[in-house]
Amino acid sequence: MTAQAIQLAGASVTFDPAWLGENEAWALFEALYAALPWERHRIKVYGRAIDAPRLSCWIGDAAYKYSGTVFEPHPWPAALAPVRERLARELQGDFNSVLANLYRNGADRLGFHRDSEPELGPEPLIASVSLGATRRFRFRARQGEGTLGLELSHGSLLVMSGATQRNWLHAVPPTARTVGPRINLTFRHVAPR
Ligand SMILES: O=C(O)CCC(=O)C(=O)O
Ligand SMILES: [Fe+2]
Repeated sequence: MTAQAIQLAGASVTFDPAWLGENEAWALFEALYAALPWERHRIKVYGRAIDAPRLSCWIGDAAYKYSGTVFEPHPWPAALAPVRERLARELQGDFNSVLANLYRNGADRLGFHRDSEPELGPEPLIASVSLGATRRFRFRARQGEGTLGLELSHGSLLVMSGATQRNWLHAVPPTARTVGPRINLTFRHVAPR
């Protein structure tokens, strides 16, 4: 499969629904599901600390501030090395960090936000790999009315770059459908402090 451009004003987004093959994607899912030290992060929502409604694991070379909390990253698991290398090659990105999220069921979710921490720079390149259950991903314009939904399928790759974070919010809403677990990996470049 090849990546298609997603038409979104003031954004640069591409989507490849089958970036990883079915079997390769399941092997990665299994390895990460079992091996990552999944944690329930405390995040700030409108200034209030709450338990995130999903499990997460921060992997990388440098400490990272996310939703007002500084996370010490976990080391890279072996299973991620080939993915990191392929992304670096295909996207010319120096990905030194990954935020892994585990959505255990349809109730686990991620509210509208931007990946706009200063450490990511003004126009971050973010490569998002999805494994397991398909979940709907939503974009919402920061100003005006625009919205867009994308089904992030098993093995898909969503790439956000350029002005995307400046002009758009994104979210993974909960669903009432019965869905199995989903792992999402967002590869980023975090500038050292
Ligand atoms: O799970 C997803 O597809 C999105 C993850 C995300 O937006 C994030 O980790 O910042
Ligand atoms: Fe995000």
